[in-house]
Amino acid sequence: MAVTRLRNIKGPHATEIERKIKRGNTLRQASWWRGYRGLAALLLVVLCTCAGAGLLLHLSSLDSDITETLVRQRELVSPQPRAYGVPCSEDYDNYKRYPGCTPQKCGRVVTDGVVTREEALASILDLHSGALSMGKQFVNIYRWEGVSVSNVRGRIQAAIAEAFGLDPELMYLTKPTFFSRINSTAARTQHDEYWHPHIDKVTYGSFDYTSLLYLSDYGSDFTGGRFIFMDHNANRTVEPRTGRVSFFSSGSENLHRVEKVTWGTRYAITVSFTCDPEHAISDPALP
Ligand SMILES: O=C(O)CCC(=O)C(=O)O
Ligand SMILES: [Fe+2]
Repeated sequence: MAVTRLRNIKGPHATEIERKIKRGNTLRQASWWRGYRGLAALLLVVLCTCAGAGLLLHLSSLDSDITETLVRQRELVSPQPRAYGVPCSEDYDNYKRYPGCTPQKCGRVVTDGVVTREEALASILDLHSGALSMGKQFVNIYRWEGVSVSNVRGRIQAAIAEAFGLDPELMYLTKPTFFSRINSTAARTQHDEYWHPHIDKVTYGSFDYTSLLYLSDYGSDFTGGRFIFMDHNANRTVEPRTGRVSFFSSGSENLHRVEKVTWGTRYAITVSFTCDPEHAISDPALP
Protein backbone atom coordinates (compact mmCIF):
# COMPACT_ATOMS: atom_id res chain seq x y z
CA MET A 1 0.00 0.00 0.00
CA ALA A 2 2.68 2.49 1.02
CA VAL A 3 4.50 1.77 -2.21
CA THR A 4 1.50 2.72 -4.39
CA ARG A 5 0.99 6.00 -2.56
CA LEU A 6 4.60 7.10 -2.82
CA ARG A 7 4.70 6.42 -6.56
CA ASN A 8 2.50 9.49 -7.01
CA ILE A 9 4.98 11.86 -5.40
CA LYS A 10 5.99 14.54 -7.85
CA GLY A 11 8.95 16.94 -7.53
CA PRO A 12 12.70 17.09 -8.12
CA HIS A 13 13.44 14.26 -5.76
CA ALA A 14 10.69 12.02 -7.02
CA THR A 15 12.94 9.80 -9.13
CA GLU A 16 15.50 9.51 -6.35
CA ILE A 17 12.78 8.59 -3.86
CA GLU A 18 11.29 6.02 -6.25
CA ARG A 19 14.74 4.46 -6.70
CA LYS A 20 15.12 4.18 -2.93
CA ILE A 21 11.69 2.66 -2.59
CA LYS A 22 12.50 0.11 -5.32
CA ARG A 23 15.79 -0.78 -3.67
CA GLY A 24 14.00 -1.10 -0.33
CA ASN A 25 11.40 -3.38 -1.89
CA THR A 26 14.07 -5.51 -3.56
CA LEU A 27 15.94 -5.85 -0.27
CA ARG A 28 12.74 -6.73 1.56
CA GLN A 29 11.90 -9.40 -1.05
CA ALA A 30 15.43 -10.78 -0.86
CA SER A 31 15.31 -11.05 2.93
CA TRP A 32 11.83 -12.68 2.70
CA TRP A 33 13.29 -15.28 0.28
CA ARG A 34 16.33 -15.79 2.53
CA GLY A 35 13.95 -16.49 5.42
CA TYR A 36 12.03 -19.13 3.50
CA ARG A 37 14.92 -20.56 1.47
CA GLY A 38 15.94 -22.93 4.28
CA LEU A 39 12.37 -24.12 4.71
CA ALA A 40 11.96 -24.69 0.95
CA ALA A 41 15.20 -26.67 0.83
CA LEU A 42 14.05 -28.76 3.77
CA LEU A 43 10.71 -29.41 2.07
CA LEU A 44 12.51 -30.44 -1.13
CA VAL A 45 14.73 -32.87 0.80
CA VAL A 46 11.67 -34.38 2.53
CA LEU A 47 9.83 -34.71 -0.79
CA CYS A 48 12.83 -36.33 -2.50
CA THR A 49 13.32 -38.74 0.43
CA CYS A 50 9.64 -39.73 0.35
CA ALA A 51 9.68 -40.23 -3.42
CA GLY A 52 12.91 -42.27 -3.17
CA ALA A 53 11.53 -44.43 -0.37
CA GLY A 54 8.31 -44.95 -2.32
CA LEU A 55 10.27 -46.01 -5.39
CA LEU A 56 12.43 -48.38 -3.35
CA LEU A 57 9.36 -49.90 -1.72
CA HIS A 58 7.75 -50.35 -5.12
CA LEU A 59 10.90 -51.94 -6.57
CA SER A 60 11.30 -54.27 -3.62
CA SER A 61 7.65 -55.30 -3.89
CA LEU A 62 8.23 -56.04 -7.59
CA ASP A 63 11.26 -58.06 -6.61
CA SER A 64 9.50 -60.25 -4.07
CA ASP A 65 6.01 -60.04 -5.59
CA ILE A 66 4.50 -60.60 -2.19
CA THR A 67 1.12 -59.08 -1.57
CA GLU A 68 -0.57 -61.28 1.03
CA THR A 69 0.63 -63.84 3.55
CA LEU A 70 -1.86 -66.68 4.06
CA VAL A 71 0.01 -68.40 6.87
CA ARG A 72 3.08 -67.18 8.70
CA GLN A 73 5.82 -69.46 10.01
CA ARG A 74 5.23 -68.45 13.64
CA GLU A 75 1.50 -69.28 13.53
CA LEU A 76 0.42 -72.73 14.67
CA VAL A 77 -2.47 -73.94 12.51
CA SER A 78 -3.84 -76.72 14.68
CA PRO A 79 -6.00 -78.63 15.33
CA GLN A 80 -8.26 -77.14 12.65
CA PRO A 81 -6.70 -76.73 9.21
CA ARG A 82 -6.98 -73.37 7.49
CA ALA A 83 -8.73 -73.64 4.12
CA TYR A 84 -9.01 -71.20 1.22
CA GLY A 85 -11.43 -72.17 -1.54
CA VAL A 86 -10.85 -71.20 -5.18
CA PRO A 87 -13.04 -72.02 -8.22
CA CYS A 88 -11.79 -75.13 -10.04
CA SER A 89 -10.17 -74.57 -13.44
CA GLU A 90 -11.31 -76.48 -16.51
CA ASP A 91 -8.09 -78.49 -16.57
CA TYR A 92 -9.82 -81.55 -15.13
CA ASP A 93 -12.20 -81.68 -18.15
CA ASN A 94 -9.28 -82.85 -20.28
CA TYR A 95 -8.92 -86.00 -18.21
CA LYS A 96 -11.14 -88.92 -17.33
CA ARG A 97 -13.25 -88.08 -14.29
CA TYR A 98 -13.24 -90.29 -11.23
CA PRO A 99 -16.28 -89.58 -9.05
CA GLY A 100 -15.33 -89.35 -5.42
CA CYS A 101 -11.83 -88.17 -6.28
CA THR A 102 -11.59 -85.78 -9.27
CA PRO A 103 -11.63 -82.24 -7.87
CA GLN A 104 -15.06 -80.66 -7.72
CA LYS A 105 -14.09 -78.47 -4.84
CA CYS A 106 -10.74 -76.73 -5.32
CA GLY A 107 -8.54 -74.69 -3.06
CA ARG A 108 -5.62 -74.64 -0.66
CA VAL A 109 -5.33 -75.92 2.86
CA VAL A 110 -2.61 -75.51 5.46
CA THR A 111 -2.33 -77.54 8.64
CA ASP A 112 0.23 -78.04 11.39
CA GLY A 113 -1.87 -80.76 13.00
CA VAL A 114 -1.12 -83.73 10.74
CA VAL A 115 2.61 -84.29 11.16
CA THR A 116 4.40 -83.52 14.40
CA ARG A 117 7.53 -81.44 14.54
CA GLU A 118 9.34 -84.52 15.95
CA GLU A 119 8.33 -86.65 12.96
CA ALA A 120 9.48 -83.98 10.58
CA LEU A 121 12.79 -83.54 12.42
CA ALA A 122 13.30 -87.33 12.51
CA SER A 123 13.12 -87.46 8.75
CA ILE A 124 15.72 -84.70 8.53
CA LEU A 125 17.93 -86.73 10.90
CA ASP A 126 17.47 -89.76 8.62
CA LEU A 127 18.59 -87.56 5.79
CA HIS A 128 21.71 -86.36 7.58
CA SER A 129 22.62 -89.72 9.14
CA GLY A 130 22.79 -91.31 5.72
CA ALA A 131 19.74 -93.53 6.32
CA LEU A 132 18.44 -91.65 3.34
CA SER A 133 20.63 -91.57 0.29
CA MET A 134 20.63 -88.15 -1.20
CA GLY A 135 21.55 -86.96 -4.67
CA LYS A 136 22.64 -83.46 -5.59
CA GLN A 137 19.22 -81.87 -5.13
CA PHE A 138 16.41 -84.37 -4.95
CA VAL A 139 15.94 -87.61 -3.12
CA ASN A 140 13.42 -90.10 -4.32
CA ILE A 141 10.97 -90.98 -1.58
CA TYR A 142 11.12 -94.68 -2.50
CA ARG A 143 14.53 -94.72 -0.87
CA TRP A 144 13.19 -93.16 2.28
CA GLU A 145 13.42 -95.92 4.87
CA GLY A 146 12.29 -93.60 7.60
CA VAL A 147 10.09 -94.69 10.45
CA SER A 148 6.68 -93.66 9.39
CA VAL A 149 6.52 -92.71 5.78
CA SER A 150 3.35 -94.73 5.05
CA ASN A 151 1.79 -93.51 8.20
CA VAL A 152 2.50 -89.90 7.31
CA ARG A 153 1.33 -90.42 3.76
CA GLY A 154 -1.91 -92.00 5.06
CA ARG A 155 -2.56 -89.09 7.40
CA ILE A 156 -1.95 -86.51 4.68
CA GLN A 157 -4.25 -88.46 2.36
CA ALA A 158 -6.99 -88.52 5.01
CA ALA A 159 -6.60 -84.76 5.58
CA ILE A 160 -6.93 -84.05 1.84
CA ALA A 161 -9.97 -86.33 1.57
CA GLU A 162 -11.62 -84.63 4.49
CA ALA A 163 -10.92 -81.10 3.26
CA PHE A 164 -12.18 -81.72 -0.28
CA GLY A 165 -14.94 -84.23 0.52
CA LEU A 166 -13.28 -87.22 -1.19
CA ASP A 167 -13.14 -90.93 -0.63
CA PRO A 168 -9.54 -91.55 0.53
CA GLU A 169 -9.72 -95.08 -0.89
CA LEU A 170 -9.99 -93.57 -4.36
CA MET A 171 -6.81 -91.54 -4.08
CA TYR A 172 -3.45 -92.99 -5.08
CA LEU A 173 0.09 -91.90 -4.46
CA THR A 174 1.71 -90.86 -7.75
CA LYS A 175 5.06 -89.84 -9.22
CA PRO A 176 7.04 -87.72 -8.64
CA THR A 177 6.95 -87.78 -4.87
CA PHE A 178 10.27 -86.49 -3.63
CA PHE A 179 12.43 -84.74 -1.10
CA SER A 180 13.78 -81.38 -2.05
CA ARG A 181 16.73 -79.71 -0.49
CA ILE A 182 17.17 -76.17 -1.65
CA ASN A 183 19.93 -73.74 -0.84
CA SER A 184 21.17 -70.54 -2.38
CA THR A 185 23.84 -72.08 -4.61
CA ALA A 186 23.26 -71.70 -8.33
CA ALA A 187 21.08 -74.27 -10.09
CA ARG A 188 23.11 -76.76 -12.17
CA THR A 189 20.34 -78.17 -14.29
CA GLN A 190 16.92 -76.96 -15.38
CA HIS A 191 15.49 -79.49 -12.93
CA ASP A 192 17.01 -77.46 -10.10
CA GLU A 193 15.18 -74.29 -11.13
CA TYR A 194 12.42 -74.66 -8.61
CA TRP A 195 11.41 -70.99 -8.65
CA HIS A 196 9.55 -70.96 -11.99
CA PRO A 197 5.76 -70.48 -11.88
CA HIS A 198 4.05 -73.74 -12.79
CA ILE A 199 0.86 -75.77 -12.62
CA ASP A 200 1.43 -79.24 -11.22
CA LYS A 201 -1.27 -80.86 -13.37
CA VAL A 202 0.39 -79.44 -16.48
CA THR A 203 3.94 -80.20 -15.34
CA TYR A 204 3.30 -83.69 -13.99
CA GLY A 205 0.06 -84.76 -15.77
CA SER A 206 -1.13 -87.33 -13.29
CA PHE A 207 -1.38 -84.98 -10.27
CA ASP A 208 -4.82 -84.17 -8.89
CA TYR A 209 -3.78 -83.10 -5.41
CA THR A 210 -0.35 -81.86 -4.37
CA SER A 211 0.81 -81.87 -0.79
CA LEU A 212 3.96 -80.44 0.68
CA LEU A 213 5.43 -81.47 3.98
CA TYR A 214 7.90 -78.91 5.23
CA LEU A 215 10.92 -80.06 7.23
CA SER A 216 12.50 -76.73 8.05
CA ASP A 217 11.55 -73.25 9.18
CA TYR A 218 11.28 -70.11 7.11
CA GLY A 219 13.19 -67.30 8.80
CA SER A 220 15.46 -69.40 11.04
CA ASP A 221 16.65 -72.31 8.86
CA PHE A 222 16.50 -70.34 5.62
CA THR A 223 15.38 -67.03 4.15
CA GLY A 224 13.47 -66.64 0.89
CA GLY A 225 11.83 -69.94 -0.07
CA ARG A 226 8.24 -68.96 0.66
CA PHE A 227 5.62 -70.81 -1.31
CA ILE A 228 3.61 -68.43 -3.52
CA PHE A 229 0.15 -68.98 -5.02
CA MET A 230 0.06 -66.67 -8.03
CA ASP A 231 -3.52 -65.47 -8.33
CA HIS A 232 -4.77 -62.89 -10.86
CA ASN A 233 -5.24 -60.21 -8.25
CA ALA A 234 -2.54 -61.11 -5.75
CA ASN A 235 0.33 -63.35 -4.78
CA ARG A 236 -0.48 -65.31 -1.65
CA THR A 237 2.24 -66.92 0.36
CA VAL A 238 2.64 -69.78 2.79
CA GLU A 239 5.71 -69.65 5.01
CA PRO A 240 7.22 -73.12 5.58
CA ARG A 241 7.30 -74.41 9.15
CA THR A 242 8.71 -77.76 10.32
CA GLY A 243 5.89 -80.33 10.25
CA ARG A 244 3.55 -78.04 8.30
CA VAL A 245 1.51 -79.68 5.57
CA SER A 246 0.17 -77.53 2.77
CA PHE A 247 -2.01 -79.12 0.10
CA PHE A 248 -4.04 -77.96 -2.86
CA SER A 249 -5.85 -79.12 -5.99
CA SER A 250 -3.22 -79.42 -8.73
CA GLY A 251 -4.92 -77.55 -11.63
CA SER A 252 -4.28 -74.03 -12.95
CA GLU A 253 -6.45 -72.57 -10.18
CA ASN A 254 -3.29 -73.09 -8.15
CA LEU A 255 -0.51 -71.67 -10.29
CA HIS A 256 2.46 -71.38 -7.95
CA ARG A 257 6.16 -70.97 -7.47
CA VAL A 258 8.75 -71.05 -4.72
CA GLU A 259 10.60 -67.85 -3.94
CA LYS A 260 14.38 -68.19 -4.37
CA VAL A 261 16.18 -69.28 -1.22
CA THR A 262 18.60 -66.50 -0.26
CA TRP A 263 20.25 -68.07 2.79
CA GLY A 264 20.31 -71.47 4.55
CA THR A 265 18.78 -74.77 3.49
CA ARG A 266 15.13 -75.54 2.89
CA TYR A 267 13.88 -79.12 3.14
CA ALA A 268 10.48 -80.32 1.96
CA ILE A 269 8.75 -83.42 0.69
CA THR A 270 6.30 -83.27 -2.19
CA VAL A 271 3.70 -86.00 -1.79
CA SER A 272 1.35 -86.14 -4.75
CA PHE A 273 -1.92 -87.93 -5.37
CA THR A 274 -3.81 -88.98 -8.46
CA CYS A 275 -7.36 -90.20 -9.02
CA ASP A 276 -6.27 -92.37 -11.93
CA PRO A 277 -5.38 -95.88 -10.74
CA GLU A 278 -3.18 -96.31 -13.81
CA HIS A 279 -0.85 -93.63 -12.47
CA ALA A 280 -0.68 -95.10 -8.99
CA ILE A 281 2.67 -96.02 -7.52
CA SER A 282 3.15 -98.35 -4.62
CA ASP A 283 4.00 -97.11 -1.16
CA PRO A 284 7.62 -96.34 -0.47
CA ALA A 285 9.09 -99.67 0.66
CA LEU A 286 9.74 -100.07 4.36
CA PRO A 287 12.60 -102.28 5.50
O1 LIG B 1 8.55 -77.08 -2.14
C1 LIG B 1 7.55 -76.41 -2.36
O2 LIG B 1 7.10 -75.60 -1.54
C2 LIG B 1 6.81 -76.53 -3.68
C3 LIG B 1 7.40 -77.49 -4.63
C4 LIG B 1 6.57 -77.61 -5.87
O3 LIG B 1 6.02 -76.66 -6.35
C5 LIG B 1 6.44 -78.91 -6.50
O4 LIG B 1 7.02 -79.87 -6.01
O5 LIG B 1 5.73 -78.99 -7.52
FE1 LIG C 1 4.58 -77.44 -7.81
